[in-house]
This record gives sequence, C-alpha cells and structure tokens, in this order.
Amino acid sequence: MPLTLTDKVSALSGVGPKREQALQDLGIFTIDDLLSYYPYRYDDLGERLPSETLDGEKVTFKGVISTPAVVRRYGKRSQTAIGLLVDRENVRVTFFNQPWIAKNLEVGQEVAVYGTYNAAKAALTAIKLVPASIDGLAPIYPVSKAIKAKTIAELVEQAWGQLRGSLPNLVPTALREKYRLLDKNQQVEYSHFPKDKVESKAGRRSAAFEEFFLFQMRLQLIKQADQRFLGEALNYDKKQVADFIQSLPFQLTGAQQRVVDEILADQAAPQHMNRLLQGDVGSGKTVVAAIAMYAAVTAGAQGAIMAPTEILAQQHAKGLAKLFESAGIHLRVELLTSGLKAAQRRQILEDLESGDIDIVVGTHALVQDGVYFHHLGVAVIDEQHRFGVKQRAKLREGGVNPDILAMTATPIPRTLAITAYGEMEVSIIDELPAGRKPIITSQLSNRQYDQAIDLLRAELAKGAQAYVVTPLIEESETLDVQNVTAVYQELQEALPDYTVGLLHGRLPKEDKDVLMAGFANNDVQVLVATTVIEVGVDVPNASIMLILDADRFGLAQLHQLRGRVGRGDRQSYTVLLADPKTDYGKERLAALVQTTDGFELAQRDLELRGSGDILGTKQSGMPDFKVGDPVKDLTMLTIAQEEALKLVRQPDWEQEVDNQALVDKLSTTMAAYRHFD
Ligand SMILES: Nc1ncnc2c1ncn2[C@@H]1O[C@H](COP(=O)(O)OP(=O)(O)OP(=O)(O)O)[C@@H](O)[C@H]1O
Repeated sequence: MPLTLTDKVSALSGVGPKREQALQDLGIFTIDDLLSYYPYRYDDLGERLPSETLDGEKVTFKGVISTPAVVRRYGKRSQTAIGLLVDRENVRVTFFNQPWIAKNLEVGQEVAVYGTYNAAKAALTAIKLVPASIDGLAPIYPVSKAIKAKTIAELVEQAWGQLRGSLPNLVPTALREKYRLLDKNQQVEYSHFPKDKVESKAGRRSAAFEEFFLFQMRLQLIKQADQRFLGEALNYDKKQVADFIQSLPFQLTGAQQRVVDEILADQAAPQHMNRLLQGDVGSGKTVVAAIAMYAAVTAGAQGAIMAPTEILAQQHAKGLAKLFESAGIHLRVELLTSGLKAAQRRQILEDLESGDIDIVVGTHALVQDGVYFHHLGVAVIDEQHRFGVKQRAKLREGGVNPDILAMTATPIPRTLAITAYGEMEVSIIDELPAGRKPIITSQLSNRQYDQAIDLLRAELAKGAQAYVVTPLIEESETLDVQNVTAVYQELQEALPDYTVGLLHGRLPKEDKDVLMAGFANNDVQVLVATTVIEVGVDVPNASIMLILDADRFGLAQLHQLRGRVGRGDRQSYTVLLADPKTDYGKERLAALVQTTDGFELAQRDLELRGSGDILGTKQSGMPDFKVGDPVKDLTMLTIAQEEALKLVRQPDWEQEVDNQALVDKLSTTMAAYRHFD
C-alpha cells in the first residue's frame, strides 16, 4: 500500500510504539504532521574558503590533511590537532575530547570538517567530521529527550522518498502566483533538504504563508459562522445603564467610556458580539464587564462571568454584588464553582434555568454539562486564553448564542491583536484611572533582604498592606510549599505586630477563602503567597509587594504580579529581590524598574527575547505557530488574513477555490460549526 499523508507515523519502518509515542509528544501523529515538522535551523555543510568566513561563524571546510594528528591529553580531557589545507590556506583544526579520531586522520586524506572558525588564529574548533560528499544544509529539528534530530531527519527522508512530487497544494494557485510562493512539493523539499540558504529561505517563507493562511481561513470561517447565528438585539434600558454608571464611586476614564460604548452598541445590534477587551493591569476592565452584564439584565436577560481561578471568581462575585448594592440596584449575583455542595449546586442550577439568578460568576464549572441558562445575554470570559474554542462553543448549546466579551491583561500590540484574534473585534483600554500614582519599582540584591523588610515595615506602619511573593521552584509543588512556608514563618517572627497569612495552591479551598477575605478586610496585613495571586486580586489598600528571587519569573508575569499593588490612592512600591546571573535576567528586571507600561514592557520583552516567543506561548493565548513568527512576519500574517477574508466572503468559495485539499483540510472546522446552524 502506498504511503499517504493521513497515515500514522507508525506506517514508516523503524517506528514502533515507543518511537511513535515520542513523535506524538512532539505533535507528530501522521505523515502529514511529520512532513510539516520543519527544521528550526540548518547546519551549513556547504564548503567554504577560510577567506570567505567570518570570525565565530560555523562552517564546513573541505581540504587535504597536511600534518599528522597530534594528540595531547590533560587528565580525562584531550585535544587532537591536524593541519588542513583548504584550497591554498592552511587551517589548524582541533577536535576536543575525541582522542580516537586520530586514527581516522591521515596525511594526504581528503576530509570535510564542520566547526566554529577563529579567524585571528586561522583555527577551526571541530564539531564533527562530515562525509566529504555532503553538500548543502543539514536540517536540525526541534527534539525531545526521547528522540534524536537525526532520527527525525531519517524518517522525513523515508516518507519523502515515497511521497515526493505527490503533495497537493493547500494555498490556491492564484495566491501562490501573486505572492511568488513555491509549489507545495518544492516547499517541503526546500524546507527539509535545501541546497543553500536561498532554498531554505524560500521554503520557510512558503511554509509560513501556508501556516498563516490556514490559520486565517479557520478564523474567518469561525467568524463567519459566528455571524450567521444571529445574536440577539438586546433591548437594554439606556436610562438604567446610564444611572448605574452615574452611581459608580468613580468616574469612568475616557478609555473605559469608549469601550463601554463599543460594547453596548454591539449588544444592541442583531449581530452576535465577539469582542476582546484588552487593558493593562488595573485599568478597570471589571467595571466595564459589570456594565455589559447589567445592560443584559435590564433587557430581561442574564449575565455570566468566567474567571480562571476560584479565588478570582469569588472576588468577582463579591465585588460585583458590592458594586450593584452601592448603586442601589437589586440583582441576584451567585457564585458557581466546583467547590459547591451538591444541594447548593442543584439550587443554583435550577435558579439559573428559571431565570431567578441575574448574574452568575464561576470558573470552568460554568461550561460543564448540565448548566442551562434561562436566557444568557452576555458571557464575559476573564483572561480568555485559559478557555478554548470548545468552551465558547459550549455556551451556545441549547440554542443560546450569547454575546461574548473576552478580557485580557496581556498587552499585545494592536495590529498583532487584530490579526491574531482575527475572529474577534478588539477594544483597548489604554488609560489608567486618574490619580493613580505610578508604582515605584526597585531592585535589591538578595543580601539586602533586611532592607526590603524595613521598607515593608514602613508601609505597614502607615496602615497599608503587603504582599510577599515566592517563586515556583523547579516546577516542584512540594518544594514551593516548603519555601513559601519558611518565608511565612520568618516573617511572622520579624513582624510580631501584624497578622501574616500564608497562601499557596495546596491549601484547602475553605482556608484560601478565609484568608483572602481576611486580607480584603485588613484582618491580615501581610500575605505571603506563591504565584496563585498572579491574576486579578484586587485589594486597593495593599501598597507594597516584595518579590523574592524575582529573576525566576518571566517579564509578563512580574508585570502581572506588580499590578496587584498600585490599585488605590496610595503610593505603591514593588521590590524585586534578585541577583540575576544572565544579561537577559538583568535587563528584564531593569525594564521593570524603568517602566510600568505593559505595552512598552511587552515590546521590550520581545526585543530581549528576539523572537515571537512571548506571543506564541501558552501564557498569552496567542496561537502557537510552528514556522511563522507572528511578530517578525506580521506583514505576511496580515496578507494571509486579507486573502482568507476575501475568499470566504465569496458565497461559493469551496467551488470557487477549486482546491479540494484545502476544503478537506478545513472540513473539521466547518463541521464543528455546522451543527449550530
Ligand atoms: N475609572 C476609575 N477610576 C478610579 N478607580 C477605578 C476606575 N475604574 C476602576 N477602578 C478601580 O481600579 C481597580 C482596578 O480595577 P479592575 O480590577 O477592574 O482592573 P482590571 O483591569 O480588571 O485589572 P486586572 O487585569 O489587574 O485584574 C479597582 O479597585 C476598581 O474599583
């Protein structure tokens, strides 16, 4: 049977259950996955002359051995050196710790050596001998411990040997011509087996476009499907909503007012709303969500808000209840989390279905089976990246198709957000409430811990509260707990006049609740915690945060953490305790000291990392591209979006494009949405 793209990788010889598992762990299930598993870089095995080579460059020199191998031993270590005549230049080549190699190196023999060139000394530190016949670039694949790059290369070769020339194009011909993209077979060939950099670049460019194009086709199809299930034109009570906004304890910022208008307009329109609300930490997204939910309630519908953690859900529930109460609005706000007792849960589910509950706040429990709404008008998803498309789809089940408002504090440059969240409209709160004093951030060495505690004491003496954050240690929860507990005990002794609380992921839910309530009421003044407090905790009286071993956190995470202070009128402080060892570590902390602007930090982080990593990762909910880089290749991503949009707008695009392979590839996405029709 000839090999096909949809075959499992186990169809290849040499792939048993163990290897198959290792491949699956890398996301490679089918032959198609394997052939789309592109190298992340190439070793340049093409031969070159020393005079064409830069200092420090990795290069292959092909030449004739001119001096016999000399082996020097230093205990367990060794150096083996030869002279290599490359064209007319003599290069000294040194192999480290491979004494046995000497016997393969005879004067007069022709060899090719791959290594790092030192121009000043005309010396090459050898990485490996390569067969003299090899020319071009050797693909290097991202791998895991369980499988070697070489194995992947061999499997790709095996599969390609059988399928070469037979792959259908996914990108329509017209587009390939317009943007001078390669035919699929050439794309695969050039990506895996380029002869030179021109080929590898061309392969990568076409592969990136294909990836973006498929991604955008999916987004646009989802968007189109979304628009097809008509939302509902919520007939909300303008006066009541205006009164609510009037009665808030503060005035909305201009940015808040603008996004509120955008959201209310969406809600009132017959189309279904699918909007992303982006705003830096502390910019006041929650109250915007409250207004949207209240509008739904005035129209006789319900509102729901889903939070990523129980602590946050509780906080939202309490905060919302207080907000409405202080405005003299009588609403029923309930909390639905997995921690509820069965009877309580049953009651809440009943009241949700009968419409007795106006606003429900919860975690993932909200999108579980058996949760039915009487009439859900708007669903707010806090930190949207923690919820997938499936859960969103779940909200639509039972015929309801609520407006969706996703909120995130991850700052993403606007153009990028618009393309990457192509299925959503984007609203941005780019202004902090008036009167906020920028948080003062400082960095101290770990040896200056006492000084940090003095700062903390000074704040406590003013009646303020404090956070002390300890990091994740090597991903081990047990060690984290030990660490955070030790810090807690120490602080209890150091601060006898204050109540110190301890919060970590292992605590029973009730204890967490009691503690968070205590901190919110100022019964607890110092909260020692692991990163469980990362998102959304809102205690405006807290004015100082100590972050221990701050270099163990990522920049975005530190920014989120820091956002827990500076939420009220007090001047707030963040003290980063760390002795960063790497430049990246130092610059990351310096960036935090220098600016409190999340967008600027996101940009800095990008530059420091030098890649789209920050956006590609799980953290931010941005799609994970394998080849394309949404930051560096933004123009291409935008083009892919425009073209996908143009295509799906044609009523018969499936016939129009005349590309069955593309239609097949997208069929799952379409099917997932078809059953809502
Ligand atoms: N316009 C405003 N003027 C003054 N205070 C405000 C305003 N809007 C919100 N606040 C207050 O600012 C604090 C932060 O607001 P909120 O919790 O909504 O921020 P957020 O954007 O959700 O932040 P995070 O992403 O950090 O959770 C709250 O205490 C809130 O009451």
